[in-house]
Amino acid sequence: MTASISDLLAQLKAPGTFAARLSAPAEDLDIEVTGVGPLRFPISPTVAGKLRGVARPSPFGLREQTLHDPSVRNTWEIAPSRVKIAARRWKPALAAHLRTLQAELGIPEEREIEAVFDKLLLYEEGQFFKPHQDSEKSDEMVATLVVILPSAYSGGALTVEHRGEKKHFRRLANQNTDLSLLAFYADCYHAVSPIKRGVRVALTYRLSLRNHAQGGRPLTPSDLVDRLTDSIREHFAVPVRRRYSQSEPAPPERLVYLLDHEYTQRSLSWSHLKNGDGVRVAALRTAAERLDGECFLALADVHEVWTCEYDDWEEYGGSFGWDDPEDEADETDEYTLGDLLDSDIALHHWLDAQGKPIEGVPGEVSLAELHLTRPSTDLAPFKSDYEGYQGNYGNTVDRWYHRAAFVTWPRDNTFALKAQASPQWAVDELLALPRGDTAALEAKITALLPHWPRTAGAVEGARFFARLIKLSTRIHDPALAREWLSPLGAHRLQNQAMRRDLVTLVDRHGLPWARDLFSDWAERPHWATPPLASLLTDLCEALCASQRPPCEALSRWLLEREAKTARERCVTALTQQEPWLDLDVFAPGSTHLAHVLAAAAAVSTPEILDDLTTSLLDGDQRFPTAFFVQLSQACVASSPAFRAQLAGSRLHRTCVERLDAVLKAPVRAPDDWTLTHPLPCTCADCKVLSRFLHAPDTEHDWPLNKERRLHIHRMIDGAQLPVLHTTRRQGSPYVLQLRKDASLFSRERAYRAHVKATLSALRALHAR
Ligand SMILES: O=C(O)CCC(=O)C(=O)O
Ligand SMILES: [Fe+2]
Repeated sequence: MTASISDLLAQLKAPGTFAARLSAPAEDLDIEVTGVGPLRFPISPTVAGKLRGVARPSPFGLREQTLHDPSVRNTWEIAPSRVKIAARRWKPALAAHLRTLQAELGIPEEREIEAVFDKLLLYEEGQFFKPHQDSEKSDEMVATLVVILPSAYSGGALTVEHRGEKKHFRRLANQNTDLSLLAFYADCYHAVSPIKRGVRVALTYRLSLRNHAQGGRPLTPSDLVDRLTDSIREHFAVPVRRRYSQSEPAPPERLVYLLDHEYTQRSLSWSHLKNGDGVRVAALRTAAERLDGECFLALADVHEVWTCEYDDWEEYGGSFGWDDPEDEADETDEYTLGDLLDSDIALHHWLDAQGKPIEGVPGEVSLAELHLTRPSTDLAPFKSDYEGYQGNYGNTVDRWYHRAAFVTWPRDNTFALKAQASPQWAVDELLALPRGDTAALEAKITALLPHWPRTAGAVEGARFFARLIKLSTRIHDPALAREWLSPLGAHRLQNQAMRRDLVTLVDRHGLPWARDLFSDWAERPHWATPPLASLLTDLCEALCASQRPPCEALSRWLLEREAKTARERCVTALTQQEPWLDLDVFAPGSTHLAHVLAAAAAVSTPEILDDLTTSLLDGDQRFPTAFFVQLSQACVASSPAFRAQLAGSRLHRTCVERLDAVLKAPVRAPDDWTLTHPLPCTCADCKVLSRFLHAPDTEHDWPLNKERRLHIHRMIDGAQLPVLHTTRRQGSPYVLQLRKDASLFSRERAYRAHVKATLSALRALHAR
C-alpha cells in the first residue's frame, strides 16, 4: 500500500515556528523622538505623555484599504520621520537578533533578512489592537518584527494565531529593563489586548527576504521523496468517478496540494514559501519532477457551505475575541459547524516552474485532484456569511478562505488541460498539426474526450463549430469522429462549408454512422436548441447534390424522421383544449410540417407529401378547421417548389374545402349573441355554461361556491371565450357574473378575413 500524500507531507515538520520571541538588553538602542528628546528606559508616564503630544491615532489596513476605526485599533503612532535610532550599535545588535529569530522561524540561513523600520506605537491604559493581518507591502515582505521598549505596564499581551494555533506573548518579567523582540509571519492574525495599567511602547519593522536568487531547495529525506514519488504515481494511475459526471471513471488529470499559509499575488513565489510550505513544496516538486511532471503555484479561493448550530451569532470580530491569558476569558464560538454541504475551489494567478505567470489553465478543482494537510476549517475565513434556516439543511454558513496551492500534472496532460480552459485554442492547435499524421491527431483528440461534450458544448460562435467539423474530416476512426462531433448539434450546420464537411463524413463512415450521429444530437438537445426543421431544405439539398448513396439515404431518413415528429406535434396539439377561433394552437406543428414538405419538394421526394396526407386525413384523429387554416397558411408561405407540388394535390383540395366551408357559413347577424364551442368538460356546471353560450342571452348571474366558480373561470379562460366573468362578493354563496362581450363580433370578423385571404392564396396555386 502506498501512503497517502497528505500523510507523508504531514511528516515534514515546519522548520521552526510561526512566531518567536527573544529578550535583549536595551543598552544598544539609542533612540530619540523629535519634539520629545532621547528616550530613557524604562519610559516614564511623563515621557509617555510627551510622546502622545507628537503622536496621531493609528489607522489600520484592511485588505487593500486603510481605515480609521477605534473599535478595531485604538493606539497612538509616531511616523518614522520623527524617530531617530543611532545605527552604530543598534545595527549590529539588531542583525544578531534577526539571525536568531530567522532560525526560529525556519527561514534558511542563506537567505538574508532585511528589517525596515515602520513606526513607533504607544498604547495607553485601555488601548488595544484587535485581530488583524498586516498588509504585505512589498513582494519580499515575509514577517513583522515588534520591538517592545522597556516600560511598566500590565495587560497588553500579543496573541499570534496561525492555522488555528495560538501563541500568547505576555509582557516579560523584566519588561522594565529589557527589550522584547517578537517576529511572526506576515499572514498570521495577531492582536494586542487592552492595556490595564501603565504604557506600552513598541517599534514595528517589516522583515523582507533580500537575496532573491533561488537559494537551494530545502532538503528532504530521500526515502520520503521516494515514497512521495510512489504516491504521486498512484494518484495519476487510479481511476476515480467524477462528481456529477456520467463519463467513465478516469485517473485525476492534476494533483493539487493546498498550502498552509496565506499568500497574496505579490507574495506568492517559489522562493518565498513560508516555513512548512517551503519544505513540503520542495519535497513534492522533487518527486513530481522525477515523474516528468509540470509544476505550478497558484492562489486558491476556497468556498465552503456548512450546516451550523446557531448560538448568538455576531458579525466577524466576535468570534476572534480577546485572548488575554491574564484574563482567562473563556472562548466561545458563536456557531458550531455541522456537516460540509458543498465546497468549491478555484485556482488563479498561476506561476510556472520558472515563476512566470501563465494563463489558460482551468481553475476549478475537483475533489479527486485535491490533497491537504490542514483543512480550511482550521483557518480564519476571509469572509463568512450566515444564512438563516435553509429548508432541509436548517441553518447554513458560507465561508471563504484565501489559500494557495502547489499543482502538478504529467507533461502529457498539458494539452487536455489547456483544452478545457479553451476549446477554441485546442481546435486551432489540432488543425495546425501536419495533415498526414492521423495517429498523432487521434491520440490528442482521445485525450480531450472526457471533458469535450461539456467544454465544447458551452462555446458560443459559428466559427468554432465550423472548425470543429472541419477537423473531424481528418479523423479516420468512426467512433472517435462521432464522439468528437457530439457537442455540435444538427441545428448548427448553418453554412455550406459545414454541410460539405458533413457530406464527406457521411460518405466515409456510412449511413448507420450518420443515423447514430443525428440520433445522438436529437437525444441530447440543449434546452434552447432550435429545431432542425428550418435547416432541413439546405441540409437535404447538400446531401442529395453529392449524389453519394449514403448521403441520399441520410436525406431520406431525415425527411421521414422529421415528418414523423412534425405530425406528432400536431397530434399533441389536438389534445390541448382548443380555444375559440384560435389560430395559434397548431402553428408550431404546421410550420414544422411545411418545412419538411418544402425540403421533400426541394430534393424531389414526393412520397413524403403523399404519406403525410394519408396519415393526416385518414388517420384516427380528426383535425379541426383551425388546423387546416394554419397548415394552409404555412404552405402558401413555403417555397415555390413545394407550392407547385401541392397544387391540385389531395391535401390542397381538402384545405380548400375546409376553408371554403368557413366562409359559406352565414355571417353573424349584428344582434346574434349565440355561441357554439365544444367544452372539454361535461359536468353539470359546464352544461349550464354551454347552454348560456348557445342562448341569445348576454348575461347570466350565477350563485356558486368558490370551488365551482374556479372551475368555470378556468373553462372560460382556457377556451378564450368572449365572456367576462367576475365574482360579486355579496351574499352566500357569492355570485358569478357572466357577460358576453362585443369581441364576439370583432374576433369573428377578423377570423373570416384571415380565412378569406388564405383561401384565395390557396386557390391561386392552381392558376400557376
Ligand atoms: O503593538 C504590537 O505589538 C503589534 C502592532 C501591530 O500589530 C501593527 O502595527 O500592525
Ligand atoms: Fe499588525
